[in-house]
Amino acid sequence: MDLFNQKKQQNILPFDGEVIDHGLVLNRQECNFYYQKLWDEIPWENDQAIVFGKHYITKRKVAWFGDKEYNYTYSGVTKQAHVWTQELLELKSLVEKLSGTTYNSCLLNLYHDGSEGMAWHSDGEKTLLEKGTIASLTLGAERKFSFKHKETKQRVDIILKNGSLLLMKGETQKNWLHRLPPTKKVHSPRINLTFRTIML
Ligand SMILES: O=C(O)CCC(=O)C(=O)O
Ligand SMILES: [Fe+2]
Repeated sequence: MDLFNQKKQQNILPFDGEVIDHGLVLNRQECNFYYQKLWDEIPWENDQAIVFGKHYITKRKVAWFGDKEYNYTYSGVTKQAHVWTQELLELKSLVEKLSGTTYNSCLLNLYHDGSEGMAWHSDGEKTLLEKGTIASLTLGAERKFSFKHKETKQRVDIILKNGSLLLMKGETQKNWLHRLPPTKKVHSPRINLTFRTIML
């Protein structure tokens, strides 16, 4: 491994977790191709959540994909996964190659503009593989992404660019929250894919 690659793969968290910014892993043409395919072909649905007994429907759209049509309970609501499309399989194998890990599911999120985001959370659901890597691929609008330590409240921000890959590894979900803050500066959509390993 050369110095350039070593620098590119540094941990952006100071302690208690490991977040690796791989930077751009798709060129502009590939970004456009996958963005359009996913926009057109994914069966996007508004997300639902039950938080403190209240039922929420988000403007953000989501879709679950996986190795089979399993049911998955997330934020108090059971969702059914769809089986991988050709394009998702291509992206999955790219991400697996770069991260040296395999994944059996993917949550896709579509944020229409900067008014839509995702609140502070960690992806530590019981059905997720403990300490399993979550690989996050961004297509479309560039957005800020933030981490906050659960105890010290220390913050780390990063910009997620069109075609970039971010890996959240090890103790990250246990010790850090993350969010996609809303912003008035972004007026175009972003599609995010988080590849995960869930225990079936
Ligand atoms: O949209 C993003 O970049 C992050 C999404 C996320 O945190 C999640 O799906 O759990
Ligand atoms: Fe998350």
